[in-house]
Amino acid sequence: MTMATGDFSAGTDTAPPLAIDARGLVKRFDAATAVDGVDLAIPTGAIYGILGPNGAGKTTTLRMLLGIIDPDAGERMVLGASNPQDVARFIGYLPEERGLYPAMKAYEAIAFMGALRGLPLKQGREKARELLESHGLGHAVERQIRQLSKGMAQTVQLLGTLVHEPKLVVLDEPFSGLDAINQGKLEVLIRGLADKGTTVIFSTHVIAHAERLCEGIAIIAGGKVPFAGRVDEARDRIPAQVRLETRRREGGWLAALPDDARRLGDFWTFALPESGVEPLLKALIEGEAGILSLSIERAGLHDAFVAIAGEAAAKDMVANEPGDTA
Ligand SMILES: Nc1ncnc2c1ncn2[C@@H]1O[C@H](COP(=O)(O)OP(=O)(O)OP(=O)(O)O)[C@@H](O)[C@H]1O
Repeated sequence: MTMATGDFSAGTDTAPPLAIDARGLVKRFDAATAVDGVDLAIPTGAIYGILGPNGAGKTTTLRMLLGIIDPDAGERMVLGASNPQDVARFIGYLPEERGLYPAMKAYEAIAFMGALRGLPLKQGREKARELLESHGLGHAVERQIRQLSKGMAQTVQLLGTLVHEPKLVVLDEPFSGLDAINQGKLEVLIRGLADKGTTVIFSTHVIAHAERLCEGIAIIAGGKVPFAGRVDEARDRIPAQVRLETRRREGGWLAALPDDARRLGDFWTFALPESGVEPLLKALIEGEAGILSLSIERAGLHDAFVAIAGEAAAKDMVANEPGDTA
């Protein structure tokens, strides 16, 4: 299998084919380059996050993957097809701009969206009722969209994205506009899709959603992708921090602490040495430092994002804001 940036199935010959294999995608609008050479390799069945600040190029990238717009340069294979339009009926897409016909009943709206992706209307209506029931909106089946709350309408649109049982679901900022409870429900729904083998790609500027949900992420800033790969790998770009508390404050063991060690109250903190913590532990024990506690804390994805994409890109990102309505 050929490898592209961010292919985190490297080393396994039995890995399923990639759901998305995009190379060198470029999109220009007038003089501005919105997407500037993006490679993405997204395994089948993954939950994959596209993380970036406003204007980074997330939507433009997704729209190229969906075949809504064509790249000026580069290639994309989507579910094995070089033209995404050929596999449109296997794809579900929730655009960033939400909107349904206000006069339609909820179940009709879902069936209509399914029909646009090739699902016969009769089947779509039946499935729509089931979906609404199973997502706690049984009471809203016959209600017009204009009679629903914003959160309910958004759920209806999401169900319309799923009604034809797509193999690939692309969600553009799906958490925006949802309250904390509905954000939690959406996380459960996304996990459920992945459990059934559906590939889910979503864009977000809220890092916590990606950190909780995704196996793989692409960090995008200024139209470029400085990182694509496993969330773990991104976090490992920053050394873990050691936090050490000792009974004795002085002693020869202090010499064993790394140069960057700083005392914060009762604790020492420093980056985990490349040699690991064992040689240090040995020195602390031999020097009778009296270890009271020692913990190793891996960097969070937000810190990794800052290290990879820079402070400027990170300033528009949200570390964790369950009630985010941006
Ligand atoms: N149709 C268009 N015509 C001109 N410029 C565009 C068009 N679509 C996007 N752009 C520009 O391309 C850049 C990337 O936009 P894009 O919508 O892809 O970013 P994004 O990461 O999705 O941001 P946001 O979260 O704010 O939607 C921006 O500078 C935007 O103004």
